[in-house]
Amino acid sequence: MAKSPEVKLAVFGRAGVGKSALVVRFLTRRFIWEYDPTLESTYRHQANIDDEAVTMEILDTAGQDIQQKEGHMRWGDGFIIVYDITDRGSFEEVAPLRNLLEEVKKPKNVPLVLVGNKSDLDHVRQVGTEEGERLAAEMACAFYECSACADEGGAVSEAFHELCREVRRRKAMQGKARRRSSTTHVKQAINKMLTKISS
Ligand SMILES: Nc1nc2c(ncn2[C@@H]2O[C@H](COP(=O)(O)OP(=O)(O)OP(=O)(O)O)[C@@H](O)[C@H]2O)c(=O)[nH]1
Repeated sequence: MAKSPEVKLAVFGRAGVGKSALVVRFLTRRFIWEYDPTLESTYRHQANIDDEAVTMEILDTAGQDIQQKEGHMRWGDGFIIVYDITDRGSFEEVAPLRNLLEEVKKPKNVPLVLVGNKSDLDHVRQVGTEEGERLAAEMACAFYECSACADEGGAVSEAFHELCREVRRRKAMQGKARRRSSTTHVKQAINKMLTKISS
């Protein structure tokens, strides 16, 4: 049986935004209140997205220095940047993270999803939904507001699945571009030969 394609996804965001809670919600459909904040983990997960099997490797990052961050960015195919809707500072950390990502992955256009977590805490919200939408539009990526704790509409899964779709789309596009460029090389070589013969 053919092996399902593998996509490496890394979850970034300020400490305490709920990265681990989101990953665990996605993998187990459960919410667990507390994790070891220093814990950094990778999980493997198989899913069927739009009738195509995919194996995800998900890295839940935690408290890293810049070198570790860059290493994780080089490792990943796709990224979720999370902020906490009750913590404006975490929202302000999104753009610098995205800039670092662009820098590390240059010249590639990076598959990315923006997630505003803890939407169950609307009464203490510091970041408006439209602010998240605007930022996502600027970054040209999908945006989800959700709650790892009360994921009623399934937005958490949808965020992970959409990221996988985006990784697939980019890989397909890169494959096409590679094929196009090798066809161009062959054409150029033939033209060169023909020019030599005729001269
Ligand atoms: N109310 C609410 N609390 C949440 C939600 N998601 C996470 N939390 C809480 O927020 C705190 C931090 O969650 P974590 O999942 O450990 O956050 P993290 O981003 O992985 O944190 P670090 O590992 O320190 O980087 C915990 O107390 C969680 O229970 C949510 O959707 N709603």
